[in-house]
Amino acid sequence: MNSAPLMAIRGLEVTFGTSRVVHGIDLDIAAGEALGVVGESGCGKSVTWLAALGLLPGMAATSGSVRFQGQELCNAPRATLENVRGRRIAMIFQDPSSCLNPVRRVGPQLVEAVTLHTNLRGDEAKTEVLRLMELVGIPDRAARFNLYPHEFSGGQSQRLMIAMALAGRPDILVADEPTTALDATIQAQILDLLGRLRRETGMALIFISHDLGAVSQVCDRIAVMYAGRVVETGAVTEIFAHPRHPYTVGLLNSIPRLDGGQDDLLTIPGAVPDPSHLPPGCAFAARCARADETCATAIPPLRGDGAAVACWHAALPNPSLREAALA
Ligand SMILES: Nc1ncnc2c1ncn2[C@@H]1O[C@H](COP(=O)(O)OP(=O)(O)OP(=O)(O)O)[C@@H](O)[C@H]1O
Repeated sequence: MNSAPLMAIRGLEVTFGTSRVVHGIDLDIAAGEALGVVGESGCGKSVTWLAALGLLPGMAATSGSVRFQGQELCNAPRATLENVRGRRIAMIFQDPSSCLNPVRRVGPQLVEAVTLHTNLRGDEAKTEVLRLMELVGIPDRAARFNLYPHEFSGGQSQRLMIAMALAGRPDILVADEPTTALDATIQAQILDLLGRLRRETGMALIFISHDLGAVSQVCDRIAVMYAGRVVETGAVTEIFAHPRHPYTVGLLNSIPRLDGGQDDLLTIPGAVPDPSHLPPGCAFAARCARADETCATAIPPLRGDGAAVACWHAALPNPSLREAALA
């Protein structure tokens, strides 16, 4: 990355009581890029981004650094976080009801979001809401302005939530499993929409999903997470063509292919370890056919520039790095 990143996460750790669930995440987000964060359930995808935005409950302890446009967000004062959230960085979730009040008409709720995050008021705010409804593909928007959330289908509700997230014209949209609850056709439409919005608005997109296939449709780059760590990062095309971490290979083997050229979908044996009882070495070792003594005893660091991998057996541009890292 040539210019300074829009967001730089360094050494981010999250602990709930005695259980550390995020173990030192380092990630850069460039302006306008789409980064997919993938991994099985429980590997720390959501917690990482909730921590970065200061949205975890008080019992969570967060440390490290999250710099957004040079401003530190990790453990920042509430006023700083409230100024950034919604306005500069917005987040959407799987369930639209988390952001839409079921007993209020949607138009006024969107106007409220626009008023909260911009200087627009009155008719100007309403015009902006109608623009946002058009942007996210809500047909007949003037009539729908006065409907209640339950009068919209699942896919349309998802579009409304995206419109609400765009109210502050954010620099980063964090989308946490936004299509998981939708059927395949609607899922494809929402993925298309996110890709188009990213291109049209120039915002960066963080797309969190357990579905590597969905992520590959909208993202330029992927960060694969396992047991609270990033285990591989790289361009989508590179990761699909040359996955280096055995876990990434497992995730790729479990994606159904449209051409049907795959006889069996392979599942990864075993399960994600309990974060409070991680093994001393590589957390994936117990599920990995290539694991040896080193893997069982030493945690592989994430190595590489741009494309990076945390595996003692992954091919490295310079093999002496393995020796150096083990020394
Ligand atoms: N409020 C909480 N209190 C205690 N532990 C939590 C809390 N929230 C999350 N965790 C734990 O943190 C770990 C990471 O959870 P996280 O939700 O980030 O996983 P994920 O990869 O996003 O999974 P999913 O795809 O299921 O959302 C899990 O072990 C989870 O049980």
